[in-house]
Amino acid sequence: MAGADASRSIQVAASNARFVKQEHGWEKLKDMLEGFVSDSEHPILHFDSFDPARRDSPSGPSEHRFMLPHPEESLGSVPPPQPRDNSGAAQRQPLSPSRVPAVEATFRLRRSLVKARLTDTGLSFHPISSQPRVFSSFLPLLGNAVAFDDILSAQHLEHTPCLSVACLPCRERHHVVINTFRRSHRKQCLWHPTRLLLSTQSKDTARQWTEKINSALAMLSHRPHALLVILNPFGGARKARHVWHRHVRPILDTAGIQCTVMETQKPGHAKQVVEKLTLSQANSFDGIVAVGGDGLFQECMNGLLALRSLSPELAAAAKDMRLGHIPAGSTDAVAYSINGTRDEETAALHIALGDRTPIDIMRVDTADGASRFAACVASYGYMGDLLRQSEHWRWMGPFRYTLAGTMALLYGRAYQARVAYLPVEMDQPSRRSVCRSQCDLCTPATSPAEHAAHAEAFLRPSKPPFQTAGWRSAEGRFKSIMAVVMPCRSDKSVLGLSPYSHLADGRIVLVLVHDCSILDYLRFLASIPARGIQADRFTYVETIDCTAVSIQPIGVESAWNVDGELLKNNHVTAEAHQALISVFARGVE
Ligand SMILES: Nc1ncnc2c1ncn2[C@@H]1O[C@H](COP(=O)(O)OP(=O)(O)OP(=O)(O)O)[C@@H](O)[C@H]1O
Repeated sequence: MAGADASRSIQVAASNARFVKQEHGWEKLKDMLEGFVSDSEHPILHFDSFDPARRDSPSGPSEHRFMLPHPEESLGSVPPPQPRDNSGAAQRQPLSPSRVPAVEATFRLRRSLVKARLTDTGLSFHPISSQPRVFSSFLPLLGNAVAFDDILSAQHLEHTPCLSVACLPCRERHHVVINTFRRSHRKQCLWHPTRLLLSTQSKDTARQWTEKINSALAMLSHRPHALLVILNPFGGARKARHVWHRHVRPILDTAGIQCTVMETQKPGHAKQVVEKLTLSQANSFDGIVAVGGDGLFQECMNGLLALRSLSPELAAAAKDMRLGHIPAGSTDAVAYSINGTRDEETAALHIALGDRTPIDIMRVDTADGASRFAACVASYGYMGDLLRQSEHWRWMGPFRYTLAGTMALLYGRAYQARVAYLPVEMDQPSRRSVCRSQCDLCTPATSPAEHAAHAEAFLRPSKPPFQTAGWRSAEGRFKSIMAVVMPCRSDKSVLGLSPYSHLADGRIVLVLVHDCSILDYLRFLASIPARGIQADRFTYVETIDCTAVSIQPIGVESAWNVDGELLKNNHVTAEAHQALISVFARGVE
């Protein structure tokens, strides 16, 4: 807007204010101006005094004026930032106060002038002047503090204000841009990247704060610096490239993470790449990120565990590597179960912030000597038939699962099998607890020696049944047998296939669906989307908590569907390995 227009607008506003004051008094004028400040899209005016106590002062209301306080002026004490209450905090080292001395400065943050304080744990903001209403509206989803743990990076930005009425009196040309995230108020666990703009007139202040924040972030040892990103362009609806370039890469770039990206050329390619990493590569990558579906994640995970079995040096290097899952497949149960949402930006933020959550892995051995690792579920019967059929219809995309599932249901086959399992005793509340961030059941209290022994146990084949005491067995005809390791949440079942499975409690939930009519089986399937598998609702469904299982088919065989991959042999022994790998996640908040 031209300068003459702007000055006219200000004159009009001033004469209106005089009119309101004369007609309705100071209280009305105060309300009007507060409303203006909070409603304006680009508010820049700070009304110096709304303090009624000053009304009777000698200088009186006539002294009231629009002004901007100097950024450096001192305005009382500010509470320190609240420490974040999240999983993974155990790995985070609080920064020493001596390394990041507390500093304070005044900034304009959106609609308010705030006093910001930088301490050893993060930033806190405190409204100055009498604008609590305005202040409370500007950070509704962040609170009045941002911990370093929640900040991706900071940048110093210099700009020349435009000549709009809103910007005319603005003298703040320097900004500290804080790249962080906010939680969605509509959907649980959904995060959005966001920026806080702290504006000041002083170049030195902006530069000093940016440097201090970035040097504090550099001290966070859990943050990844280099990642190997493996992208399956043919997974799900073939949107992995778009997801990566549009939603994920910008977040990782903002956090300053170096990404080495490769696209898979064929099935099994991701596993090959990961298990062939050299020692120096394994040492240089902080993690491997799968951009695709669960199948791609399983490949990366199997490759990582294969790498850990090659040599003690590689095992040591690969043990510290975390896996990330950017959902871009058909089901994305891993990303959904570890993050509580299938959103790709949320998954990227967890990676960029260096979150860590251990997860259980199940080793599955077959009678032909082959083995593989599963993070979600191994199923025999209905789900095996479904996958076997859907593999022929891959060209259909995700719809192939619906069609193959309907066909398998209508055929209504049941399979004879001998089932053995090693049960774990659990009290009723634990059996029915939902796994959340910082879950009590998922923190194994083991000594370092026990942990080291446990960490290598996955290299040995799963224990054959009855080798140790406590095994039990059953024989019968089953529509479906499932060994579930994690809740397996998905769009089709928001609570998860197995809502009471945990991420790292070392437990397999064995689900036995005995032979039943097609209608009963349909009832069982229909109940899964709303509630997951609930054994007490059906007489023909049984759930058993165990640490190992062995399934021996008798007669006509179905197929094993292990995390979306078919096995060649159906005589299976499987064992859970507690907290075997870590993923970039915090669990469900
Ligand atoms: N370039 C490729 N061409 C064909 N198949 C591939 C390629 N890269 C990987 N694959 C295979 O595609 C399979 C499925 O991929 P992915 O898991 O990414 O998607 P999806 O199966 O659609 O999703 P979900 O597993 O979540 O249901 C993987 O098991 C992998 O072996």
